[in-house]
Amino acid sequence: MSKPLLLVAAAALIDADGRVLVTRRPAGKAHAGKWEFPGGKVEANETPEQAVNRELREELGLEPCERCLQPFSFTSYAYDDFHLFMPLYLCRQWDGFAQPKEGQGIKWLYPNQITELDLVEADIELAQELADRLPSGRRFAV
Ligand SMILES: Nc1nc2c([nH]c(=O)n2[C@@H]2O[C@H](COP(=O)(O)OP(=O)(O)OP(=O)(O)O)[C@@H](O)[C@H]2O)c(=O)[nH]1
Repeated sequence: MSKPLLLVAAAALIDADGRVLVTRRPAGKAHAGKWEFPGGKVEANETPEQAVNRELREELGLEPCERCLQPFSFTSYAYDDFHLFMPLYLCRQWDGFAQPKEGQGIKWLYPNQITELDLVEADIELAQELADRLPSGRRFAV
């Protein structure tokens, strides 16, 4: 029997220092305690970009810039109960400071640190791709 296809959209927010925001799924949700990129399910009346921006507002209190979402990669991943299709965007511009609005943990980490986290399964390869394609660590000696 084929599994339902779930369209989710997520973003790697990158700060001026090259760190990326990751969030930890709160208790009570599927994959609780695992780390992922902010985002969520794409609703019937919206584009993936609108979904990312809505989720960034709802989950983190950020006001992103819709045109600033840059396609980076995607995952097409078979979980036991559904098949996930998830584009991952890069975003370097937004208004506000990230605050966990839904009980989730949040961390700003360099891409090579994200690969060390206990990530949701579908994000393991995406995190490796970020580490391979984005600079990691401080760019300037202190
Ligand atoms: N937001 C987000 N979800 C991801 C990522 N990777 C990944 O496998 N997922 C999965 O995509 C599914 C949908 O995410 P979601 O956050 O909107 O859904 P949810 O389970 O919280 O449901 P709900 O918002 O209806 O309560 C979840 O099963 C989640 O584990 C990711 O990087 N970001």
